[in-house]
This record gives sequence, structure tokens and C-alpha cells, in this order.
Amino acid sequence: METIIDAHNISKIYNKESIPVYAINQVHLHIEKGEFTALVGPSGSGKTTLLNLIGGLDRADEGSISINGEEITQMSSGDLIDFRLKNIGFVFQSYNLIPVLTAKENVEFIMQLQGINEKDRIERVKLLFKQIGLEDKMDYRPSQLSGGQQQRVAVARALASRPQFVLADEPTANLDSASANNLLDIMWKLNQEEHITFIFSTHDQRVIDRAKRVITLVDGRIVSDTNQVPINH
Ligand SMILES: Nc1ncnc2c1ncn2[C@@H]1O[C@H](COP(=O)(O)OP(=O)(O)OP(=O)(O)O)[C@@H](O)[C@H]1O
Repeated sequence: METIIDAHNISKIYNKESIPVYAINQVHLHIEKGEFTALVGPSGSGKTTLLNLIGGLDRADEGSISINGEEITQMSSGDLIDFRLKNIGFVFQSYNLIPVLTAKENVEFIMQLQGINEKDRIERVKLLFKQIGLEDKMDYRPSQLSGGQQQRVAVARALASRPQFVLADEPTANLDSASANNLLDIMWKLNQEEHITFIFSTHDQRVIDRAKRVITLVDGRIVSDTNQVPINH
């Protein structure tokens, strides 16, 4: 087994000056390559905060986080941005595609930032659009795509840089159930065939049922962590 994320005793505290809120309270988290893990819990339990900490989008106030053996808690801001770009893919609830760019350009943009040459970019984009089943819509702008299609483009964008893992914060929250299922099918296939590690937060029981591992947060703490046989069809 290959450890990808090792978070030790991490806390995130808001309102330190008045009444401190432990959004994340002394959490330990160990993620292996190939996981398909759901992070669940009531609203305000800390799911987004935890994803932001392990994704290096936010800083922990206590504890340490290493990704592929590299300690991110000690990195300078510049190094962290660079590390994120190379190692972590993000999918957000609201897709966050750049409206003036086409679907293809949205995916290519990240690779350009990484200095990947044009030939390799074109090849990779082709493959990714095949994997998300949108080869025929590569030149559409986000506004010309459905929510589900935009989220599939967001998954392709997250994978553009061949990240160590993909973090998805409620990726199906704005999708109807057919689109949500379709997105999950694509993520599952990428997980099974390419061993892409996915960690996603969700409120949706149908999405939870499709995970291999379910971690439940309450008040910033992990209260249960179980493996299950996923329902994937
Ligand atoms: N910037 C902030 N300043 C102050 N408190 C914050 C901030 N961000 C989050 N919190 C608090 O931290 C706790 C955890 O929030 P978080 O957004 O991580 O929960 P969540 O489980 O993702 O919720 P939801 O399911 O509603 O998205 C909440 O009590 C929230 O009010």
C-alpha cells in the first residue's frame, strides 16, 4: 500500500480572539493510493475545512500534513501553490470553469501553467475528453454545457496535471440524479482503471453508497470511519 495523505493531529481554529471554534479538532487521517472515499457529516461539521487543509488551500493551526511524504504544513506559500498545481486536483460544487474559455481550453490552461508542450497538451486533452465522454463538446464554452457536463469538464481539468489525488467538495450538489450518477460512473471508472484516488464530500446518500470508505465528521472530529462494498452499476 502506498500512503498518499498522512495528516496527524490537525486542527483549524476560527475566532481565536473571542470564542474559538474548532472547525477541525485534532484529526488524524490516512489515505492510501486508489481510495474512493466519501467524507460525510452534518452541515458545519468541517468537511470543507478538512478538504481545504489536505488540499493545501488553507493552513492548519495545529498538526502536520504530509502528501506523498512531503510535509506541506511547513512549505512557503509559493512552494505550496506550486506543489498543489503538480500534485492535487480539485473539483468544486459550482464547477468554477473559466467562462470565456472553451471546455478544451479550461483543461489545457492548467497544463500550460505547468509548462507542458503543445503536442503533449493536445494528446492529453483528447484522452481526457474521451474519458469524460465529451469529445464532441470540446469547443463549447461552459455556458453552452449542462451542469453535469460542466462538472465532467471540471473532473478532466482536475486530472490534467496527473495529480496524486482529486479532492471534490460536494461535486454532485447542483446536479440532478441522472447527471450525478453519470459523474460518479466516470469517477469510478477512473478510479478502477487508472487508480486515481478520489476523496469527495457529500450529503447525498446515493453518492455515499458508491464510496469504498466512508468517513463521518461531527463537530470537527472523525466519529466513524468504515469500509463498505460500494454500490456501483
Ligand atoms: N472563514 C471562517 N470563519 C469562521 N468560521 C468558519 C469559517 N469557515 C468555516 N467556519 C466554521 O467552521 C465549521 C466547519 O465549517 P465547514 O464549512 O468546514 O463545514 P461543512 O461540513 O463543509 O459544512 P457544509 O456541509 O454546510 O458545507 C463551521 O462551524 C463553520 O461555521
